[in-house]
Amino acid sequence: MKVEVQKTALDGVLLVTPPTIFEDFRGHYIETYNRELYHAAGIDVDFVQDDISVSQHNVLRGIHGDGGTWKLVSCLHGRFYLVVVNNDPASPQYRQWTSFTLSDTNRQQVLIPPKFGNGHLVLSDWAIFHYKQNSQYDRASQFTILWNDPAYGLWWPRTDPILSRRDQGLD
Ligand SMILES: Cc1cn([C@H]2C[C@H](O)[C@@H](COP(=O)(O)OP(=O)(O)O[C@H]3O[C@@H](C)C(=O)[C@@H](O)[C@H]3O)O2)c(=O)[nH]c1=O
Repeated sequence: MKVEVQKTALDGVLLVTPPTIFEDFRGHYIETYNRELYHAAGIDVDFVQDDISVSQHNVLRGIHGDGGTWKLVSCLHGRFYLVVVNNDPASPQYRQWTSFTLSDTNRQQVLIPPKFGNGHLVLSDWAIFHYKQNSQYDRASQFTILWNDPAYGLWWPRTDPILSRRDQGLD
């Protein structure tokens, strides 16, 4: 068993295939994290918190991040479009972004380093967004990038997403 790791357009952002993706007449079995195998694949992050958000179709959450948090993102149910943005002014890839479609069919994961923002738009009726992170939640340390901020030029498959006040730039 092995964790497959692929580089992406953004340095440091990795597309990850978990070690076990099993299917039979009962359904599926997926090993979504295994400390030893992920460390062997170079993902030696000390994760301390797991979170899920459950969102309905057309909800767009994000784009959020901070200076110290690694995240390992999975889709537990449904399908969403995930955008990852380099938000490090010192990086040659500052403000570059890439996107992924994560689903309960492809079971892919994305590793997101500190100083990157992430946001996702739900494509299915509803979806469960799951992530592991290596820091405790601290709202005050987070940045927010608006989904339609022209400075980033992000592309989304919908033009009328459901947004929180924060993600509309109101909070
Ligand atoms: C993120 C987070 C929120 N909360 C609380 C705060 C608030 O009362 C409630 C809802 O939080 P928000 O509205 O900020 O949730 P949301 O807008 O979904 O924010 C999240 O966006 C995605 C894209 C991320 O990657 C996360 O890091 C996080 O920033 O949950 C925690 O207790 N712990 C946490 O780690």
